[in-house]
Amino acid sequence: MTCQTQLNVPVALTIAGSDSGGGAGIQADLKTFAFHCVHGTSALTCVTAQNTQGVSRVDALPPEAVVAQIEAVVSDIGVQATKTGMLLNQEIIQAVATQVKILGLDNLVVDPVMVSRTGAQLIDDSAVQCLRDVLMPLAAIVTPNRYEAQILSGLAIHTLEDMQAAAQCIHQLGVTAVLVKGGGMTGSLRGVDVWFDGQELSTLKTEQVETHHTHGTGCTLSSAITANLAQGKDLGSAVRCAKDYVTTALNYALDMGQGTGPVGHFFPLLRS
Ligand SMILES: Nc1ncnc2c1ncn2[C@@H]1O[C@H](COP(=O)(O)OP(=O)(O)OP(=O)(O)O)[C@@H](O)[C@H]1O
Ligand SMILES: Cc1ncc(COP(=O)(O)O)c(N)n1
Repeated sequence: MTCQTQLNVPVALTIAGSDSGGGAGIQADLKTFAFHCVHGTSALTCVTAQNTQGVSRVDALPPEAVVAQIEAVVSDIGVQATKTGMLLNQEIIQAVATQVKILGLDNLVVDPVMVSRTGAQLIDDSAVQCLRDVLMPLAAIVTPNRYEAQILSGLAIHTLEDMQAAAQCIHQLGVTAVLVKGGGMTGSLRGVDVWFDGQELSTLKTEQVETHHTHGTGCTLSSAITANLAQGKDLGSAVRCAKDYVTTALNYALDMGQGTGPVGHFFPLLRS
C-alpha cells in the first residue's frame, strides 16, 4: 500500500515529573498535547509513586539526565513551546533555566508546582527561591495555584482582591504574565482565575464544575496553554482556550481510586 499522509504538526516539550496514577505530571501533559493535535515530547525530572490518595515516594533524576533529554529533543526535533511542571530541587531548576537560555526556548509556561491540592509538598524548600529568582523571569506566563501564589507573594489569599494583589506582587518578581488559579478557592470563587500582565488585571471565569475529581487540573491547564502557544496562538487566546479545555475535562472527570480522581481527556472521542 502506498497511501501516506505526512502530517506536519507543532511540537511541545514538557519538563516535569511522572505521576504513576496517570492523572497529573507528564502523563496529563502528554494527553493534553495529543488532544490538541500537538506532538508531545518530554524531559522527566523525577518519578513519583502516586495515586488518587497522594504521593508516597519521590525519586529524582540527576540534573545531567534532565539536560540530556532536553538537548536530545531540541537538537533534533525542535519545539515551538515548552512547559515546566514538578522540578523538585534547586539543582534541576538551575539546570533547566540554563538550558532555556542556551537553547533559546521561548513560549515558556512555568507551572510553579510546589504543593498539590491534596497538601503534598512537591518541591524542596531550597528550590522555591531558585524557581522564583532564576526560572520564573524567563517565562511567558507563570500559573501558580492558590497555595503557590501565597508562598510566592507572601500574602494570605481568601478573596478575589487577595488573588489580584498576589498576581500583582508576583508580576513584580520580573514575570511577564501571571495567572493565579482559583481551583483551591471556596464558594463562588472556585474556578475563577486572575490574570495580570503588568497592564491588564482581569478575571477568567467559566462554569463552576461540581466534582470532587480534580486531580491534574493545574498540569492540564498549563500544558493546554503550551499546546495552544505551539499552534501559534497569542498568549491571551492560548489561556482562554486552555481554560475552556480544562473546564470540559472537569466535566468528563474520571471516578476512579479511593481519593481524588483525574480530569478526563477523552471527551473529543466520547462526544462524536
Ligand atoms: N471545580 C472547578 N470548576 C471549574 N474550574 C475549576 C475547578 N477546579 C479547578 N478549576 C480550574 O482548573 C484550573 C487549575 O486550577 P487549580 O487551582 O485547580 O490548579 P492546581 O491546584 O495546580 O491543580 P491540582 O488540583 O491539579 O493540583 C484553573 O483554571 C481553575 O480555575
Ligand atoms: C508528578 C506531578 N506533577 C505535578 C503534580 C501537581 O499537579 P496538579 O497541580 O495538576 O495537581 C503532581 N501531583 N504530580
